[in-house]
Amino acid sequence: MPDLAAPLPYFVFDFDSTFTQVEGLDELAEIALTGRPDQAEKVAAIKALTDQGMAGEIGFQESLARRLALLGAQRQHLAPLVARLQGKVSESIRRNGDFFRRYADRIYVVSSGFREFIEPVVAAYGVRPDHVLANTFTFDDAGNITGCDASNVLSRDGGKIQQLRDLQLDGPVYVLGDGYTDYQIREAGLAKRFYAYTENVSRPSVVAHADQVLPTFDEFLYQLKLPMTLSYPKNRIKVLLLENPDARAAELFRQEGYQVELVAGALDEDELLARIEGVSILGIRSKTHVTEKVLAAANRLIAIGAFCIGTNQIDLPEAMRRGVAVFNAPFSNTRSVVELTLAELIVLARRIPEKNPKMHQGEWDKSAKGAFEVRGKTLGIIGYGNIGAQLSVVAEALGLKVIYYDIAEKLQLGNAHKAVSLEELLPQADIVTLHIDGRPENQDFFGAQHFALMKPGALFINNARGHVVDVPALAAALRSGHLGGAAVDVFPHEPKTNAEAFESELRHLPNVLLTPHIGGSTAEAQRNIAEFVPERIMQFINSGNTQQSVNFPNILLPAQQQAHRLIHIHANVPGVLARINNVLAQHHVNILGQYLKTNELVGYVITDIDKAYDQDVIQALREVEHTIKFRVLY
Ligand SMILES: NC(=O)C1=CN([C@@H]2O[C@H](COP(=O)(O)OP(=O)(O)OC[C@H]3O[C@@H](n4cnc5c(N)ncnc54)[C@H](O)[C@@H]3O)[C@@H](O)[C@H]2O)C=CC1
Ligand SMILES: O=C(O)CCC(=O)C(=O)O
Repeated sequence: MPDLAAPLPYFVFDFDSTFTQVEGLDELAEIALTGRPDQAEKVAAIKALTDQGMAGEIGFQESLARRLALLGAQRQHLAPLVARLQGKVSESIRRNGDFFRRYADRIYVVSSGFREFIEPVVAAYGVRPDHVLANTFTFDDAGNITGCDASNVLSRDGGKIQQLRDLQLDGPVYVLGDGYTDYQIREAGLAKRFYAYTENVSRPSVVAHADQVLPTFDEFLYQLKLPMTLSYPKNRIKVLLLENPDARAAELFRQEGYQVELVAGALDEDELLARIEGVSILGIRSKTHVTEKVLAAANRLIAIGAFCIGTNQIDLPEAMRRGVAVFNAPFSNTRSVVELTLAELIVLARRIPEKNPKMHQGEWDKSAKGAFEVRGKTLGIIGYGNIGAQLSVVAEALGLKVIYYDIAEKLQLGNAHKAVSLEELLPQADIVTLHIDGRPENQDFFGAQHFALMKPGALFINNARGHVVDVPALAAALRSGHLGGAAVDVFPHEPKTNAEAFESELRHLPNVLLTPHIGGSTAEAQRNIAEFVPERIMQFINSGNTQQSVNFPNILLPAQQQAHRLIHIHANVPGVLARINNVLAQHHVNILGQYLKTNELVGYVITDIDKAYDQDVIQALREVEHTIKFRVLY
C-alpha cells in the first residue's frame, strides 16, 4: 500500500493508452493513410507492432523503426492528430483534470511517443513542457516524417529507465502506465510503485508485474486520498446480473466503469445470500426473489433493477426501509405480451395445440370441430393496465368486442365496455385473459367459482403471474370439458434455469398451449429493457434522480453548476429535514437547491450545496437521527 503519511511522490505517467485512450502513432497512421487502398492493412500492421512492443515481445527500438517505415506521414498530419487526441483523453483523467493542474510540479509524462503530439495534449491539463519527456520526429525538406531523433534516450531500448535516471528525482516515484517499459522503471529500482493502468487496455504481462492495477484514475486518487471529482471510484461498484438480461445491460454498466458479474439463471435465497455481499447493483428478472433476509445481508446494495415489468418478486417495503431503490421497465415488453396474447387467442380458437402434435406424428385430422373465428367474439380483459389496455385496442382492430374489468378507474379505449365486476364480465366473454399485476393480495385471485361462471367452451389465457390462478381448478375445468382451451405462460413454480424440468398438472391436457414465461422474451423487448433499466439506475447513482423508481419517492432535481450534491434517505418521521438543515447552517454551508419527497416509509432529500464544505459536515450529516443512507454524489 502507498505510504499516505509520506511527502507526495513524483507521478510519472505514460501517454499512449494511459493518458489517452489510444496510441498516437496508430492514430497518425489512420490519418496519414486516409483514402489509400492499403490503409486498413498498414494500420493493422502498425497496431500489431505497437502491441508487440508494449507487451515486451519485441524491442522498443525495433517496434518504433518498423512502425515509422510503414507510416508515410507528413508534418501536415500532426495538427489533425493533436485535435483527435485531445478528444481521446482517458475519461477518468479528463474528469480529474484538476489533479494535474494542482500538482504540476510533481507530474512528469515520460513516453516513447512523440513530443509533437504529446506536449499540446497534456498542456491543456497544465503539464509543464519541461516535464514532458518524449521522442521527436525528423522531417525531410518536403515535410515527410523520416524517423526520430536518434540521440534521444527514449528512442532506444531501456530508454525510459535511462530517462528516469537522468531526471534524478529527489523523492519516491510512482509510475502509471499500460506498457512493459513502464514497469521496467520499477524493475530497475527507479520507482517505488508501478501501477498498471487498464482503463483502455489491459496487458496480462504488464498486469502480472504491477504493485496495483488501476481500472481508472479515480481508483488511484481514492487510494492515495487525493482530491477527486467523484466521491467514490466507479470501478468499485459491483453489479450482479442474474437471469440473462440482454447483453446490452452489461455493456452499459461496463461502459460506466462498473464491475459486472453475470449468472445465467435465477438464484434461490441461499445462493443469493452467498453472493450478495459487496454488490451495489443487483439485476434480476421475474424468478429471483429478493427477500427480507437477502436485503439484510446486502451490505452495499444501492439499487435493484428488475429487468421486466413485475416487481412482486422483490420485498419492496423492506428495500425501501433499507434505502435501496428499485427500478423496473414498465413498458418495454408490453407490446410483446400483447402480440403473444393475440396469437394465442386465435391459435386456441382453431385448436392448434391439438392439431400441431398430431401432424408431427403423421396424423391428418382435418375437421372444423370446436374451431371458430374470433371476429365478433367477446374478449374479456381482466386488468386494464398497460398490457390490458393495449390489447384492447389491437383486439378491436381484429374485430373482437372488448369488455374489461379493473379494480382501478381506467380510461375506456375505443369501444371497450367496462364491467363493474367479474360476475358481469365472465358469463359474457368467449375468451378471458388475465393482465392483473402480481401483488400479494392477488394470490389465487381466479379460482373454481370464476371458471364456473365462464361460458361453456370459452378460452382462458394467463400471461400475467402464475400465483394469481388456482391451477388445480383450471386443470379441472379443462379436464371436465367446461373450458374449450387455455394458454398459460406463467406458473406458480417455474424452473430456475433451462436445465431444470417443468412440472405442472396442465401438461398433456387437451387444447392447452404452455409456454415457458416468454411473454416478454423478444429481441425488441429485451433490448429495450436492457437499455431502460441501467439508464434509470445510473441516473440514480450519478444524480440522485429517482424518476420511475417503483418504491422510492420520485424526484428529479436538475444538476447545478459548481455544487456538491448530497443524497439523504431517512425514515419518514417529522423533523429530519430541519435537522439536516441545522447541521448545514451550523457549518455555514450554503444550500443552492433542495427537494424533499416522502412516502409511507421513507423521506428522500436531494440537497445541492456550494463548494465549501469539509468532512465534519459530512460526518455530522451521517449522524442525523433516523438516517438510513447518506451519499455525497459529487
Ligand atoms: N408473461 C410475461 O412474460 C409478462 C408478464 N407480465 C405481467 O403482466 C401483468 C400486467 O402488466 P402491466 O399491464 O404492465 O401492469 P399494470 O400495472 O400496468 O396493470 C395491471 C392492472 O391490473 C389491475 N389490477 C390489479 N389487481 C387487480 C384485481 N384484483 N382485479 C382487477 N384488476 C386488477 C391494476 O389496477 C392495473 O390496472 C403483470 O403481472 C406483469 O408482471 C408483464 C410482462 C411480461
Ligand atoms: O422476461 C422475464 O423474465 C419476465 C417478464 C415478466 O414477467 C415481466 O416483465 O413482468
